[in-house]
Amino acid sequence: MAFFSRPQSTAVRIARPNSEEDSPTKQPSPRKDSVQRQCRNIVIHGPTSPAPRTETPSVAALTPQAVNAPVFVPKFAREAISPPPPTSTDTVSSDSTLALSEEYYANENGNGYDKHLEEYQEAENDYNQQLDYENYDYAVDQAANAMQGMEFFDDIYSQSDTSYYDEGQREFHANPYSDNMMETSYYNTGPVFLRQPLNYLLYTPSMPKELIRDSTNSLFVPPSNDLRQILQEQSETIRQVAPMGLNLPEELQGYHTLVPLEPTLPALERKKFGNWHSTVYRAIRTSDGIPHTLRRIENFRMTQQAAFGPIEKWSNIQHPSIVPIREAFTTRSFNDNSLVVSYAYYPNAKTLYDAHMKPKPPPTYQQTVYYGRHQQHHQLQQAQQTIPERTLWSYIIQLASAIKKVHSCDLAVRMIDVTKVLVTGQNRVRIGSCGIFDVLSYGTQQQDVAIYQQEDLNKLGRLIFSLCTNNLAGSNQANIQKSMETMKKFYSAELQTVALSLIGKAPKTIDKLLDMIRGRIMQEHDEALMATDRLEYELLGELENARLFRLMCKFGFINERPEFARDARWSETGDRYIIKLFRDYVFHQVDEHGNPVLDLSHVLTCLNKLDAGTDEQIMLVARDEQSCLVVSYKEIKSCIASAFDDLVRATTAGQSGKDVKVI
Ligand SMILES: Nc1ncnc2c1ncn2[C@@H]1O[C@H](COP(=O)(O)OP(=O)(O)OP(=O)(O)O)[C@@H](O)[C@H]1O
Repeated sequence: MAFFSRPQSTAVRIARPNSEEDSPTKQPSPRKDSVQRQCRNIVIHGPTSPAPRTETPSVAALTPQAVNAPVFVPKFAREAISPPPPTSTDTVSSDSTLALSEEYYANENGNGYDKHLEEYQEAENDYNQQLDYENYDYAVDQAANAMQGMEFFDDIYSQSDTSYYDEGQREFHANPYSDNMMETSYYNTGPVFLRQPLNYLLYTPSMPKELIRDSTNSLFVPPSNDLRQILQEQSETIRQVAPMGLNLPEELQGYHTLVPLEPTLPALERKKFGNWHSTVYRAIRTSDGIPHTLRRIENFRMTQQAAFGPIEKWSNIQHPSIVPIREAFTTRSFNDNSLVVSYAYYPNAKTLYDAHMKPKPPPTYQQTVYYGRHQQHHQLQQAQQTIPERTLWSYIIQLASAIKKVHSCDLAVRMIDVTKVLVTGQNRVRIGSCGIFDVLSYGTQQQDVAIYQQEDLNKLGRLIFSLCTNNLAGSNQANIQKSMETMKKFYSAELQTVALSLIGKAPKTIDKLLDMIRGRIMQEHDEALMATDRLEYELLGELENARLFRLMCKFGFINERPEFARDARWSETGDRYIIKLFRDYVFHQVDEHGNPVLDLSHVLTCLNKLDAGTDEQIMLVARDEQSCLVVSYKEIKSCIASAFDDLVRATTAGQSGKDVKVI
């Protein structure tokens, strides 16, 4: 290993030296010869465990001298390429080295060490470590701490006695993208703890599977693949534009690109919103470029500005189950007097009615044939159309929580209906169109808000009946008997009691309802926390993408620029030559037959190591296979950074001294 752990890069000539070697007329060896020697750009180490780091040397810029370092004797290069078996001299200084070589040895010999002995040693080590901490003497160990760096820092940090650290130290957050990250010594006052950051750019640590609820069972988060598809479909929806010829205004009080969210129906078939016709559009807000939902109330003439008062109250309400209101305005852009209220937009949201109750189109011929053959499957499909009780409880809890919020603001929802509650994600519901009734009825004779609040609870009861019975009029007096029978068949007595108590005449309050369903609320709370864990887990998988993409861009900016073609620094004797070779190493791997190797995991591993600037060294082989360089990722990173900086300085903005932010 000695050869590879040398800090300086070294040019190594692979071919056996002979008298003709330096002849300028020498041609590169034909490919068929390459089986005789090390093939170009193969991985020389394989996965290596990074050596324990005891100090952080500063990044050494690769000098031309280093590139032109002395010629090496070929057989060394060959030996160094495969990891050597441990020798007695390897197994010395630290416990960790010992453990590593023991493990290696165990694997090599096949029979391994006595497991019990190993376990005993581990337990002994743990115990000793614990004793060390208990008898910890800060002053004596300070120097050692600086040497041990990260491990010590983490261990001591997790101890209950935190008096060594002030809050400022705890809250320090380093920028992992900073090029100086590896050099950072965190604290400049008080006791110096050299915290050596993990090379966490190298990997995305995964959460233990046991902590993540089985993805198919998660109440709020669909399985990974579905989630990805759902999000992609949402992006696609946002970018869809309206068909031509709808005669929509091009600009509407700071919104543009209107798209109707419902089909245009003949006047007679249109349902009314109270006494008015209404249409819902998606539109982009010019000031922030974000899509919003605009509900337009047609032919509504507003007589007093004060009618917008309730909108202001509503816009202050923030609740996860209420669609937030942005603003409201009147307009004549539709060639009438319209009231428009702007809400948050949830791509591909469906109303509860559309999601659960809307009659499905009759099966196609193929489906009939298929289901005829698969009768059981067909029955299963029908059974699945009944909303699961767990989902219903979730809806009830989310809506009850929203009602509680609204009532506590001295308002009433007045919009609890299967056609106005939106399903915006898996089992996630939000009440839409809030506040409009308050504007529409402003100035007319109003009932006491307490009466509207009673109505809210009554409407919630009716909504539960509708969903349980798949019938909009499920809670009507005439249907109630039949509805109860249906509910008994599919749902628990608890759910029936809640629904009945809500549609009953006895006075009720939202607090009473919440008391009744307390046990279910606790379950829901746990589900919500699990959903957060799942989403965090999903996020981890995507976290690295942006970083690697930025790195690829940086790479793309500097590689193969025609203006560098005649630049000596990029020539074979220049210090930038390693960037070229590294590009070959990452992307142009060939196997021992000279065939291309397209290995994405190799690319990702290399880029991650490059981004982290590790000390690991690799051998870069020239295209003519006549020479090679041994360099660390740290050196390559520094070289790329400096080439990129030069490029930035050469931009017009850079030349005029402006701050250029590229990546
Ligand atoms: N905030 C929103 N985000 C995304 N889509 C929404 C939003 N509000 C409404 N929609 C969608 O707009 C469409 C029309 O809404 P609307 O309230 O008119 O429903 P509807 O089913 O047509 O009701 P009605 O039968 O009373 O007309 C629905 O498909 C609904 O999903």
